Amino acid sequence: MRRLIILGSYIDQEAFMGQLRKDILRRHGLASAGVLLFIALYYVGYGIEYGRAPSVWFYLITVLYLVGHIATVWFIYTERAMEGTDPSMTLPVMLLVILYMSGLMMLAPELRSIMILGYLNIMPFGVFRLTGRAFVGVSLFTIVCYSLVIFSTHYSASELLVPEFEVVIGVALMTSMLVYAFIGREFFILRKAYGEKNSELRRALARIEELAVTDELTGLNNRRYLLKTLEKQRALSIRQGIPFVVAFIDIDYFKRVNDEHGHRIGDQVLAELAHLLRVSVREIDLAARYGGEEFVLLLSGLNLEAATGVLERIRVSVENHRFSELELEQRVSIGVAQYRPDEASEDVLNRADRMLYEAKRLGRNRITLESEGVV
Ligand SMILES: Nc1nc2c(ncn2[C@@H]2O[C@H](COP(=O)(O)OP(=O)(O)OP(=O)(O)O)[C@@H](O)[C@H]2O)c(=O)[nH]1
Repeated sequence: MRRLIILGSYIDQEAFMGQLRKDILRRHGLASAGVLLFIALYYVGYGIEYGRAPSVWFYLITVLYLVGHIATVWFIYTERAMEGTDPSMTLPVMLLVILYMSGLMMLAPELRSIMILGYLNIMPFGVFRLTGRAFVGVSLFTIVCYSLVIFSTHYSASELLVPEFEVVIGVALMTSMLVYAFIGREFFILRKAYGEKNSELRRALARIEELAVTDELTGLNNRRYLLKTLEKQRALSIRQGIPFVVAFIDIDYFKRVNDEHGHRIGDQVLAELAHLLRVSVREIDLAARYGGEEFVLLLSGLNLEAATGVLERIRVSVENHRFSELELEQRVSIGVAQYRPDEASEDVLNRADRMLYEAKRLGRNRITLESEGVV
């Protein structure tokens, strides 16, 4: 019988998180670049003698803003933010930028009509992350901050306030914020629907993945999963020197069960044997259906001698078990091989398989271990 070895692929969770972190940090870089532009504008205003000289307050709020933004980036970089509900820290950064822009407008009221664009620039960042409610909240927060700017300007540079003009700007800002809040809410609804579809797909994919590695009749893992696990076990053995043993288990004269009692009873026997195997091994071991009436056990951390004790118990428990409603007696033959450093996974499987044929040849209902002489 020719056996096809298919090794499964692994989803690289670390690479996915790394990419996500990179995307988030890129967006923060963009936001910072926008803020730097307004800081530059402040200096330009001062340079052309239109704005005011950077004061202690200017340096203070700039340092506070930078510390706040660097802290959030550090949170993202160290993946602490990933544990929370807002891994991109969008809301705190938006509030921080709005506060900072408001501060700049208070310190240089002459530049207010340009700085106000900072409010508008930051809003699109929320489209990707904020809930509809948070978006409305940010819009209201912006309007309150701008009102404080006007209030402060009234005391610091009232000559710059032209009531009719302020009303027009105020209405334009409010309208823009309302539009953003509306768009943000629409995006949130879309993202929610998309997220739900995504979770549905992920659940379906997990189910498909489970089915792809599960044997339908016995509920044990199938050959595909066994081969994947064998590869991992092999890596552990090579890197950490953990030994492991492979055992092929085959029901003796199983064809007779089918011939004499039909396939339904044959299926019941297979399912009951699978259950016996599953409960006989530890969590770190694996019981899999290799195909037909052949099963494979991967016994981790054991050498041939220790594995023989486990397998002998299994052989005896099969002997003592009465299978199906017909209370049939069954026997199994077992071929065992221990993994040798640096050999391929197929090699240890093939050697255990050869030992199984040896057990059959020697009269069945027995365990055959590989020994230097036999292999
Ligand atoms: N009921 C049932 N039978 C199966 C299934 N898969 C394989 N078989 C049967 O298992 C039997 C295997 O028979 P053989 O390979 O001749 O081996 P055997 O009769 O067990 O004899 P030895 O292995 O030499 O002791 C065949 O009759 C297959 O039809 C299954 O899923 N359900």
